[in-house]
Amino acid sequence: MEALRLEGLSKRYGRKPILVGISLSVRPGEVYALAGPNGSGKTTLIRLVTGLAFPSQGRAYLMGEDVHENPKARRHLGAVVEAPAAFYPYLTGRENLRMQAYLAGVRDESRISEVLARLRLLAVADQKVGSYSLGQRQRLGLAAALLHRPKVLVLDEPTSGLDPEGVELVHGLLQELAQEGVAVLLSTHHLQEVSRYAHKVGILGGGRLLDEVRLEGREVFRLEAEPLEGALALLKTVPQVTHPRLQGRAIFFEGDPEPALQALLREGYRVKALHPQGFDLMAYYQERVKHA
Ligand SMILES: Nc1ncnc2c1ncn2[C@@H]1O[C@H](COP(=O)(O)OP(=O)(O)OP(=O)(O)O)[C@@H](O)[C@H]1O
Repeated sequence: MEALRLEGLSKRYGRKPILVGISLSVRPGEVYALAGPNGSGKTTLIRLVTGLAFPSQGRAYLMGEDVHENPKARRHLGAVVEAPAAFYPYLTGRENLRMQAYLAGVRDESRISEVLARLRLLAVADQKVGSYSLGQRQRLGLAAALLHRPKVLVLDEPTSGLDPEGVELVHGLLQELAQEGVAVLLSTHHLQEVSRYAHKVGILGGGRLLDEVRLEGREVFRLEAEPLEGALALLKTVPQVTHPRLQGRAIFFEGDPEPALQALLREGYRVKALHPQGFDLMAYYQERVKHA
């Protein structure tokens, strides 16, 4: 079963459509990154998923339960939407977590130390949150979201405001949580970093899900051929070739290179280079958003 499923989610503010018919799903153990230019609707989508906002149309399910019809569905959810999350500044980090644990029905005191350790906050755990840096408060927000061992974790730009060490810590943690079976949905502008471990990237543009890119086991081929435009048009007709696209002076495509090469040679194209290459999410994203 999918841990998180969105079916045709739409949101308008007044007459202005912000999101239109967004459908996606995240399975247990999967990391789904939402990317998109400023104002494309990432935060709005995350607020809908967490039940903080109501959709104009469509549904959001957590572990099969409708978030908006059944608020109890949120027991499956850990979320950090506002950054940094709100805490009582005159209480320590540990006291803040203790209070949140109590509200979430977590009675196990050792769980508090556990999440503090996972976010490398033990050294400041007994200091007042008012004295925390922005990055420390942000990490405390994530620690709080993990207290009740959620099955679904939803995070709006979890690494913004963190120093490089904090960024690595959070990415490593999300990867570990996914390996433990948690479904993770996060929004980000840092495609290079999430492409190391995200399973899927959803590209939002103009309120629509323009594309969903599966990153697992993706092999991309780089082709230099002449004439380039004609070669691209030809590759678009080869059934075993997927996602052919122009990047600079080369064509990138996925699928089977053998029939691609045969078709090019048969049609008299001059093939100067053809070799496999790692998938460049950033370049793909830029092309996708440009042509949206
Ligand atoms: N409460 C609101 N009332 C009216 N319009 C809103 C409201 N909240 C968001 N919007 C509009 O919705 C659009 C999407 O905003 P959103 O914050 O979801 O984008 P985003 O992709 O998260 O942007 P960023 O990358 O800058 O964080 C923007 O045009 C914004 O002005």
